[in-house]
Amino acid sequence: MTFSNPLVTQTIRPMGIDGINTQGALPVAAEQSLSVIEASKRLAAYTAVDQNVKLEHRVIGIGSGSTVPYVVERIVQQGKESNKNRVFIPTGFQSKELIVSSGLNLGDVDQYPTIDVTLDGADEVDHQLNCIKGGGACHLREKVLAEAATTFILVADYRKNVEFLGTNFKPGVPIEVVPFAYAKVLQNLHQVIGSPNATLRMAVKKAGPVVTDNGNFVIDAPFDRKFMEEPYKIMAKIKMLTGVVEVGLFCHMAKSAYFGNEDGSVTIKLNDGTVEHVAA
Ligand SMILES: O=C[C@H](O)[C@H](O)[C@H](O)COP(=O)(O)O
Repeated sequence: MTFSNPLVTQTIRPMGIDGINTQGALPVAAEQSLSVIEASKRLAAYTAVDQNVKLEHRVIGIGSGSTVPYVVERIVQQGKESNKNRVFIPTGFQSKELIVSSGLNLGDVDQYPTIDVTLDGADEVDHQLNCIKGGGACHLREKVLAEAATTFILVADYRKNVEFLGTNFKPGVPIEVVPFAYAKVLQNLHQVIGSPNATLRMAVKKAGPVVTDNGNFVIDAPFDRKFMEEPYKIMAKIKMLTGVVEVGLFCHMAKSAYFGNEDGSVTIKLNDGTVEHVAA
């Protein structure tokens, strides 16, 4: 299949992997209306799908966030024939709606505990492919689907591509906690673990805290660089606190991370330390 870079071509010709042009080319006006960041997200997502979602893949995990809709868009472009025998597993309410509204087959991880490939966004990814996730409070289910997958792939725009976590993403590490334990966990984070500015995440259009798809709260815990140089260690410490359900640090899980760049190129970081560039 030929990959058409959607940032530098005037039109996208979405060819399905079954060889069917399912949607025709997007109009130039639609291209131009995308911001650079949105275009970068889409470029990362399209490239990741083209390189990792193969005809033989039958069970596919779909992550959460604002980059993932482009993943689903590209999968749909692979054609009805490619998708008719596939099942798609969501990481939460948003991705469930996305799968259903795109006309794809919905499944659940309790039916399909082994997933061929999961694609997901990230809040930030470091040089070893460790990442922060949970900016949308979905990281518990996201981690389950990442662990269940034979191949776990990250997609993001250029702002997420950093040497060390916490460089651009400042709210901190998202930590899902059972409501009963939140005050105790906050105190542990402030006084013992090393995050004096950890806070309970508050909702925007609701009074009170954010409540996750699992009925829990989220704490955002910023950490100094020294902790983020070895994120696995701090993740393990946080996870040991009673009341913590999951930590939004995904360490040594991704096979590769795709970053769409401002100039229309794509940077692909692999878990063996190599970095590839797809030119604009
Ligand atoms: O909880 C949310 C997820 O971890 C998202 O994948 C993450 O926040 C990245 O989202 P976005 O693609 O919108 O930057």
